[in-house]
Amino acid sequence: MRIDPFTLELADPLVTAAGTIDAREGFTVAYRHRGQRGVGEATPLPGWTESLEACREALHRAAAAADENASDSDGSGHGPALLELDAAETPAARHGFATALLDADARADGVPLYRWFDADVGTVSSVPVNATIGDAPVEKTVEAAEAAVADGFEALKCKVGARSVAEDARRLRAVREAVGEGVELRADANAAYDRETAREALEAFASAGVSYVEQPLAADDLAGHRELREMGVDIALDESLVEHDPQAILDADAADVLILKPMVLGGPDSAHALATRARERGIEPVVTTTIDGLIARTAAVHVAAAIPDVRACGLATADRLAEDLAPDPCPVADGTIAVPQSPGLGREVTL
Ligand SMILES: O=C(O)CCC(=O)c1ccccc1C(=O)O
Ligand SMILES: [Mg+2]
Repeated sequence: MRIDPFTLELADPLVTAAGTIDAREGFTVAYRHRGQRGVGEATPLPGWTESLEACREALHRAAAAADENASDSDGSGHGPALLELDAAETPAARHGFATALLDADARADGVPLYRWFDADVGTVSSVPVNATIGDAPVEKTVEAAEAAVADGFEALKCKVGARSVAEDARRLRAVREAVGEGVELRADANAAYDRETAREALEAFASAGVSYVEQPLAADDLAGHRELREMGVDIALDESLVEHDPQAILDADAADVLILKPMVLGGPDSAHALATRARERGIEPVVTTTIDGLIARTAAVHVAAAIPDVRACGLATADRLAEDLAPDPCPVADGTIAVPQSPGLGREVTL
């Protein structure tokens, strides 16, 4: 297993109620499996995953396990290596290695990764995406929304919760006025509110026609989110998936929508499995990056493409990066992101 560190600066930092993301650090992973060289990316995000240091240690532990077992009967140490990587403890590290394995498997089988997940989806050439609009004063928010709609986005996600509810409501109403009724408007509070403030926010945001609010309350407050579902605006859970295991979230009846971040869930395979289970429960999955490099972003695109008729996903995040690991195989146009059709993650995705 080859593990190489990288740092990617953001050209356009993402300002949220929980802080600003201005750089991403992680590791690329390359691994030979079934005669193919698969690639992966482990890009931990403090607060969401393990630390960079814990990620590094876990990947090197997995690499040692792979080497020790390389002469196993199946000629591969991937099983023992994967067992070293716990999806809850070190999700980014598991994501890195699991992606490399999945890429190699799908390349060996000669299918794009999304069809390796689910051949029944047929050919999916693109998936719808939302524009991600960070916290900013009302004028800048409207400017960003207008630019996104001019670029063809039909769904906008605005960060809220860094300001008062009244101010955020003014931002969202101004966006609605500027873009008209035909655009889906979402808000992401990144756990900024207490229960009372959340009720005020939902009431105020409803007047801007917000379709759902992502994580209004603290990650551990499943009961609070469940109560908020009566307010007429859908509730999406995101940070709660960091605090609770997926089954607890599905059982809590606390969400209309689940935000699935493969980097946070321990891999594209975990994210795809959870999307399927959520759908079975009538909960809509939405796949997003954690502002990752192109390998993880492309893997997330494949996860989204494997979900039939997926709602707009948070995958249009390449533009925020000042630099990337390689040229982007998933261009965004007209509110959709292209899905690579060559085997694995895509012909272009190599290290
Ligand atoms: O969903 C999107 O539009 C982009 C992804 C995004 O907002 C995000 C990116 C990094 C960390 C957290 C989040 C989030 O959804 O809260
Ligand atoms: Mg979110």
